[in-house]
Amino acid sequence: MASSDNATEDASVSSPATIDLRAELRETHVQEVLDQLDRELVGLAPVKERIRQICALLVVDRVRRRLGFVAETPTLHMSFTGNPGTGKTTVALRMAEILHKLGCVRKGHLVSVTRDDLVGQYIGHTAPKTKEVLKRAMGGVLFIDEAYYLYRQENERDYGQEAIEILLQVMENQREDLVVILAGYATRMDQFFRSNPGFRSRIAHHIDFPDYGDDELMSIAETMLAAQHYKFSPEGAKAFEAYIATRRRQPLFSNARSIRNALDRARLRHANRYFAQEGPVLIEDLMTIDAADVLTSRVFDAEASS
Ligand SMILES: Nc1ncnc2c1ncn2[C@@H]1O[C@H](COP(=O)(O)OP(=O)(O)OP(=O)(O)O)[C@@H](O)[C@H]1O
Repeated sequence: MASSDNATEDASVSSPATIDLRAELRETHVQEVLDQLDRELVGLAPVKERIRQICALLVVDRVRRRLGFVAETPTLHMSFTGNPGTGKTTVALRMAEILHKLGCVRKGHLVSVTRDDLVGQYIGHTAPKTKEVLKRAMGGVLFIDEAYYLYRQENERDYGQEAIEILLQVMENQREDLVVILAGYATRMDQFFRSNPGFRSRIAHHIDFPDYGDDELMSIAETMLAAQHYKFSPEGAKAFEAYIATRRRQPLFSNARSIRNALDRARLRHANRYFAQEGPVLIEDLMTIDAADVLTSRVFDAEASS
């Protein structure tokens, strides 16, 4: 009895009774990455909130490990579900940085792959391909886009199965040095996890990326333009709002990616419009995307002819 009292006293003398978690966060510089994520990605409030929650868990884990309360490496593999262009790759890049700053991985780089990078066409080709990718990704994050293509239910002999087995093994045995993020459409990912429970059980965090609303896509467009020192004229902005409403009803719409592509084409038309014009060009005009640069898009032709 007396000796256990002494042990408690000794512990209180040798270790501080409180920990400043905010100071801990500051020390890792993770807050800077979170701020950058906030700046570079418009909207995505639920995703940003989940990332903050994961950071809180990892900071606490880090402290607890230092204090000797946890010994084993936590599982950090994740799944990012959502439609194309909803920011999954961008968030994965920042996540790799965060994991590095928190000491969860050695290097913090991101290796982004699809089935073709992992699975060979012929017998004996898959294992070396998968292992080569894993070697490149070690110390960082392996991002597997449209991960469900690895598994082909209709073909038992599909080489994808070989890649899956190697991945599962590495996700279990080398999780102190590699974090895997599986990404893709939510429904297909669900099916994939149902057919491959080994994957589901190794995933610690699921994050869902919602589609952007029209207003968010407009803000994304303005942010992307501002980053390149362009802006919309008031008519240009109206035209782009119409573009968004039209484009999102058409096939292969991919959220922010479609916006980036549309702006690239608008800049091309803008440049050519001024080239076609005689005489000097106002600097202000060189920075301004007008209705003419947007309304000449083929997206509106399709609408008119349908
Ligand atoms: N919320 C956002 N704010 C600003 N830009 C964004 C946002 N979401 C995505 N983007 C931009 O859109 C493009 C596509 O994003 P990203 O590649 O991260 O999406 P994804 O979900 O991985 O889609 P995909 O699978 O098609 O690559 C990138 O250029 C990214 O910077």
